[in-house]
Amino acid sequence: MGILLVDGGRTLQGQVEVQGAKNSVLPILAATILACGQCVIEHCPRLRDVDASIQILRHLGCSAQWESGALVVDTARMNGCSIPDELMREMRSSVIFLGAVLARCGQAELSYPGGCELGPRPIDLHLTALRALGADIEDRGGTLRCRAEKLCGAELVLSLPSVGATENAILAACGAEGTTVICNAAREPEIMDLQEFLVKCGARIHGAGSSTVTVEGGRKLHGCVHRCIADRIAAATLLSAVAAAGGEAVLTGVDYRQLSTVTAALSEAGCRIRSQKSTISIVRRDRLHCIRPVRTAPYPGFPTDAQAVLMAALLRSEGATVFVENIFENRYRHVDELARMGADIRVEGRVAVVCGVETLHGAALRSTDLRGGAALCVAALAAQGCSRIGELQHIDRGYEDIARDLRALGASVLRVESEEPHGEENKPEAQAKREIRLPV
Ligand SMILES: CC(=O)N[C@H]1[C@@H](OP(=O)(O)OP(=O)(O)OC[C@H]2O[C@@H](n3ccc(=O)[nH]c3=O)[C@H](O)[C@@H]2O)O[C@H](CO)[C@@H](O)[C@@H]1O
Ligand SMILES: C=C(OP(=O)(O)O)C(=O)O
Repeated sequence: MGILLVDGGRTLQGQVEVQGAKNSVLPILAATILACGQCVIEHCPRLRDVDASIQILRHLGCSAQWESGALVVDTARMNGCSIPDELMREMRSSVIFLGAVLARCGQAELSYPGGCELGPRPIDLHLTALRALGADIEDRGGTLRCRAEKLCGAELVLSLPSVGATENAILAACGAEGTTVICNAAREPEIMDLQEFLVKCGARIHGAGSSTVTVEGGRKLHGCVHRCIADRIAAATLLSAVAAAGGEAVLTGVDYRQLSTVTAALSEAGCRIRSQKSTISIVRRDRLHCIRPVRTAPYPGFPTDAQAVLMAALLRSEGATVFVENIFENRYRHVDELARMGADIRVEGRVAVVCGVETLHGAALRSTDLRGGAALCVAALAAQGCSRIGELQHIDRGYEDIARDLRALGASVLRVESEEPHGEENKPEAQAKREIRLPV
């Protein structure tokens, strides 16, 4: 596994087209199972989690390959309904295959999903929804055995608007006889994208984007060509990078309305943001200042996935900003790493207080999770000197090529594959060897 070398302290300038959305394409790849045919997924980001989805699809007997930049999936010859533990553990979204496999095969066998460690991430709401549609689910020592001779539409009331449970319920409901109404559904744009994909495949669904989603199930679906929406969290990361380092940038191919809470926070901190339908431009000249408390919430609230990168952008701001993480219990694991660069952040439970400092310095850092890793990149751009960021497997789950995108903005970021034996990569001579290759 490689490391990222970031030479901080220079302002940014440039333009980037935002990658396709991880959280959109992953449920869509699970949904291809319902299409029983060929689906062409355009603007599909090349990520570790997408690779994991491809492996799952292939394990189930489907084909999936890259053709001219698109991912072409054919699920006509699917011949399996169980997913091994090692594939399930690769990512959180492996659990979304449950609803799709159950709807297509009437049975499914899999274990609990992996994904970022952000505190407990139960799947009780997923299972409750599937049971309400008629699935019989048994947990045998961590293996879920699911059967449903027939799924029947029902009214499902989610006790909280879980993104994954909403997606699983939609997929299972497509295979159920009759109408399913999902109340208190998550309203994330990625659920609208899933609906759009399924409707192109012939499904009857409406309401995604609101808290009531209605699925008229039992229809035979077919393949389609679909272009995934842009990744609003990757966009938030790039905006935060410019906010941290200063300079100006234009992001293209992104729907600014999906980023309104993030851009509002950056504007409040002193960035100048201009948005058109599919572009967002940002200018940051002067030192940022503290902002009102940032409270994460389900969409359309401030996204928990953008909490770490916004925090990184504010490390050198004037004054103190309070963050309240309301979605996950343990989503401040990046804080200790940021402290290595000189950041002043105090955490108590779900609250973190960022007291802006005058300067940050480069340091040897480890990604703790996907967005925590991205936050280290953002902070490193605002730090004096070189930072080394390791444990990139986390960042690779959700960013196509963060070094490429930051370089497009003029940042000095280089990915090198580790040549030194494990444990020796941080020694001064290994560091010097790598620093020589830093672009200037
Ligand atoms: C692949 C994907 O799309 N991941 C996103 C999805 O994750 P994910 O779908 O896992 O997130 P959920 O919306 O389900 O989780 C929100 C909250 O509900 C709780 N919960 C969830 C399900 C359940 O059965 N029981 C339960 O208690 C979770 O522990 C968490 O506290 O939404 C999160 C919240 O916006 C994002 O951070 C993730 O990037
Ligand atoms: C937490 C995230 O992803 P996942 O739900 O796939 O772990 C994320 O995208 O920030």
